[in-house]
Amino acid sequence: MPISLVVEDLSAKRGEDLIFHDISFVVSAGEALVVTGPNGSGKSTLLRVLAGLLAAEYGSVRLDGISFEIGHPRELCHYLGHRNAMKRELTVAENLSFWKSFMGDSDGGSGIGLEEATEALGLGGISHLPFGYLSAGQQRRMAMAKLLVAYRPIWILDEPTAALDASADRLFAALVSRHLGAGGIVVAATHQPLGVEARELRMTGFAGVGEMV
Ligand SMILES: Nc1ncnc2c1ncn2[C@@H]1O[C@H](COP(=O)(O)OP(=O)(O)OP(=O)(O)O)[C@@H](O)[C@H]1O
Repeated sequence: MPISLVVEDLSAKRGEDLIFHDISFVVSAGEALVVTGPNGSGKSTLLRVLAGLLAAEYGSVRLDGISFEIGHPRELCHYLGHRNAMKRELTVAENLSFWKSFMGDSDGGSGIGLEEATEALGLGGISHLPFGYLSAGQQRRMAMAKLLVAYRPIWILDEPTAALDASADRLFAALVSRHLGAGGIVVAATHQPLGVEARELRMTGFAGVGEMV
């Protein structure tokens, strides 16, 4: 049975404030969900709850259709936040190598090699450079290579295409499309189109209920 990410009656707080409440949706294998809404409406908060980085106030996040034991759905998730989670003074290869061995592969797939991953992002040949030497767009591309070096069926992406140029946008859309084609799941907060067919969850903010459109 293909996997599904099932969210039921989810509410979350930041500090003392309830940011959203009663959000429910299902994203199944091969599907993408785009989370939209104005600044401060709770997109990042929702993604952090899905990725297990922030506790929900109420409600639940679970995975259906997996045939092995997991503690929390985060074990099957890649999370790409606003920051790239790379050490500036280490080379690109050292950063990616760290993530590859630290994360390992979850059941059901395997990550690709470092060089292959950087080639896939159109940046072959510069993995010997310190990450901090790269331009903002190159850094974002390299952070995306992390999605490829360790296998996770679920990609949780916060503003993935910020700083990307048009050609990187297309590369990224192709990666997402391939991931979905292989039965993966993508949930992305973005102000720009993802470049693939996706359902939309529009966050309204001020403790509003997210609305599927
Ligand atoms: N650590 C925190 N403590 C208190 N409030 C916070 C914290 N982090 C975020 N918030 C508040 O939670 C609300 C939702 O923030 P969030 O980052 O989820 O919004 P967003 O929709 O992702 O915004 P953007 O489009 O600007 O990235 C905002 O009002 C923000 O000020």
